[in-house]
Amino acid sequence: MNDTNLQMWKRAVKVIPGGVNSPVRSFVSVGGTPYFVQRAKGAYVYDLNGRRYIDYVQSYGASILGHADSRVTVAVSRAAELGTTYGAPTEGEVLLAEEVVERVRSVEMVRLVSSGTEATMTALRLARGVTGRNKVVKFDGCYHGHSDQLLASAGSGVASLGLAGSVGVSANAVSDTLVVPYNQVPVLDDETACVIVEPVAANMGLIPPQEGFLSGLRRECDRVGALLIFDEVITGFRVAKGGVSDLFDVDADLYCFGKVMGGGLPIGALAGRSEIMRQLAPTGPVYQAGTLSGNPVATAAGLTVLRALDENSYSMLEGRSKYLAEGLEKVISEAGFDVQIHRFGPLLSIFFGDLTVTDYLSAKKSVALGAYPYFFHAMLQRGVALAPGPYEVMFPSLAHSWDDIELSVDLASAAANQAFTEWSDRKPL
Ligand SMILES: Cc1ncc(COP(=O)(O)O)c(C=O)c1O
Ligand SMILES: NCC(=O)CCC(=O)O
Repeated sequence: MNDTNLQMWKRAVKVIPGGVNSPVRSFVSVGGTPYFVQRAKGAYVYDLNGRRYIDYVQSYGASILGHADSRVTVAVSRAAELGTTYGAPTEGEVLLAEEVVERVRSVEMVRLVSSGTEATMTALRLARGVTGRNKVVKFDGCYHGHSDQLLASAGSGVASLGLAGSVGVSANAVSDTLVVPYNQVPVLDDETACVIVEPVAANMGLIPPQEGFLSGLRRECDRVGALLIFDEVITGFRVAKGGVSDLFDVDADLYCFGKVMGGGLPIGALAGRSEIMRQLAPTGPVYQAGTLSGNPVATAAGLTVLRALDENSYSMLEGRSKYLAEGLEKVISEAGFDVQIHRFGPLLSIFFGDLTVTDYLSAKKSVALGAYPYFFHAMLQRGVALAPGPYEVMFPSLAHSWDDIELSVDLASAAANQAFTEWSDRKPL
């Protein structure tokens, strides 16, 4: 068989650990081997065999306009022509920071970095520097990138691979990290530097905050003088123009962004009030740096995306995502599964089983039913790409037309029937 995906996979595993440059891309938790992307446009990716998939991975949320949007590719080419990196400040960095300040109501200053991981890592250092305290509180199943101190009970690939954390992280690195259940407001003490939270959790499937959770965190942080950090690497500029603060009327002290605001190029950002942000070097004593920080090609892409997003974009995404969520829930349950589709705006995820999922413990119980890998493969066979892990969310983009969404639901109907039979028989994957 002339399977170029498989041939590439065989070459990949020889020279790249596990054949992938980020573990979530591997098929370890669903079985089988990955397709290799040759190109992508709009709602679709095309693999090396020339097969087209309706793509709900969308670079794990980095693309909101869809793949290779022409406005973005033009901006990227123009920026690249002028030089790809300088090591000196640029207008693009100022413009992008101004866009973020303008959108997020309690943000006055922005420091650009190159990934979400760098943003959260720096946020913790800054919170410790500002408060003079060490303890960090994170929530079970939330993922904040792969810095040592946050690799405890993390979601995403750490969860899919069934790991508690990571080998290679010293006990000291996580000794100040306290892990508590999502959707419960912890009682803090005056040694707490900060609480970091995904305000809408999207790395243990999609779990929205329950009524009072975010405002409760705000109150508890204020009570003990700790900083509240919203990790909006997934939700930022995706769920609403100004992120979750627009929707819950709760402000954080620091925000972490990434994905959408880089338009598909490497970016991250740390943002907050000036009194806190000024504590970063060179104005303050908290050091942070980066050769490629504020990269001109990434800022050009990010600016183009943010400027392309208006109220209409969010209502379009909402309408299509609602239809998709309701359609998926209907056809998957008609196939025989107990299933709940969780949705928050344009983010959605599939929880099999009838358990109410509100935190990592309940999410794990749903995943343990083992249905997701069957549904994933049945969808992939039909040309619909979901993430190859049960803890990841789906990312419908602005490029997903009504036809794409309707076709996805139709294909999901047949896929769910196949998956139900195979899952009931526990067919080896
Ligand atoms: C909520 C959240 N925070 C942080 C990160 C880390 O971002 P990056 O992969 O860009 O380092 C991710 C995703 O990777 C994420 O989903
Ligand atoms: N929801 C998981 C991610 O966004 C992470 C992507 C990656 O680690 O490649």
